[in-house]
Amino acid sequence: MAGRRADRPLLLIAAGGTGGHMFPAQALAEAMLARGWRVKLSTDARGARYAGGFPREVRVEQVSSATFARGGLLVRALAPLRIAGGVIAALIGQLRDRPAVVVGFGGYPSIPALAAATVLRRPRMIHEQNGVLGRVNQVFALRVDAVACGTWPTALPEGVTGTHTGNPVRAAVLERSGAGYIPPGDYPMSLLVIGGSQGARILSDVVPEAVAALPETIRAQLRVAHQARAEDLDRVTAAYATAGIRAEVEPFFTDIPRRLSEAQLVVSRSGASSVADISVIGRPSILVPFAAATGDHQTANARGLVEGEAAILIPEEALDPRALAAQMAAVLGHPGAAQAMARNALALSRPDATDRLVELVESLTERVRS
Ligand SMILES: CC(=O)N[C@H]1[C@@H](OP(=O)(O)OP(=O)(O)OC[C@H]2O[C@@H](n3ccc(=O)[nH]c3=O)[C@H](O)[C@@H]2O)O[C@H](CO)[C@@H](O)[C@@H]1O
Repeated sequence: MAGRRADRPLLLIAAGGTGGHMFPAQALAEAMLARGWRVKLSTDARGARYAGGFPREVRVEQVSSATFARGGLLVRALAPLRIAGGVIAALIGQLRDRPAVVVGFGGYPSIPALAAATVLRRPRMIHEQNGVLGRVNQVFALRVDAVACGTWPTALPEGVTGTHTGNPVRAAVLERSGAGYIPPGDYPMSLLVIGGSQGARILSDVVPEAVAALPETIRAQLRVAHQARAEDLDRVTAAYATAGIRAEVEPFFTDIPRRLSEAQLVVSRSGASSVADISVIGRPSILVPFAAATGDHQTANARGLVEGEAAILIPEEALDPRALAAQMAAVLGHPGAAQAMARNALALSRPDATDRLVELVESLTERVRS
């Protein structure tokens, strides 16, 4: 799409706070810029820290917003004022900029832009990464023109129809989509253990002991890569060493796409991006949802892969070394079953999530024109 700057449609993205909201927002921003749109990002000071990852052409606007869910009495009491201030600024901004579409990716910093777009009746949509709507998306689901779902199925309020777009994944993950899977066998095998972006203590408590309890035929061939919190590194490393198991233990693997593609089995939390990465590359997994996640959304995130026989779910309360060892053996001791899980995971993936989001954004402008 050529044209003078002012002729090009403007996409206003509203997203807040954490990587979970900002990474899919960034993927959409990059794709829309490539299609000749202008893009503006509305976020708060916390979100602005992630804005460095966005292309330089994206204008970043910091808004005033607040949550009622955290903070002391005074902070909560002032929340309505902070939100009202943000909404007024957003109304003025949208009257001036006339965005063609406003897209919210969740998080309370997305409130002002979505509220202003609702008042001004601008084309608007939300993207929810998890299988349960976050608090802000819950409020706006009934007030937007489209609800894009990263996870399928997503629990939606009555009367709301969602579109399954999927969650955008990194280019390095996409490059390995469908990379051939080597089923487990009588040769070196890789087990990858990941606990979201922070690492998960419960996996550090249970996985080393579970690996030690595996039948000797499997254990002797196993190489483990285990992401652990910084404070757990030493004890996890020692636990594997004591059991005579070869393991790399790191606080964060920067080469997860490669490690996923080389894994015979993944043991993981079911954060939205982890599930999307596992599915796009197509690997069997054992998922342990974070029980304290809002609305138990990690259980919902795992549902599609579990029902599609691509993953095994172990709730936190049922996770112990014996139970985990039994499930690991069920995959690593049965190449045919492992291969089928890998195939099912890939079949359920949405490697074209960004394209689907782009289509939805453009369909909104067309709907408004016609
Ligand atoms: C604890 C918590 O509330 N987590 C939430 C947070 O996810 P959180 O950011 O913890 O986890 P996600 O699974 O969404 O993303 C983790 C990402 O980090 C990658 N990775 C992981 C380990 C590693 O060593 N290297 C690496 O690159 C994974 O492959 C994945 O791409 O936001 C998500 C999206 O709203 C939610 O679904 C999660 O429930």
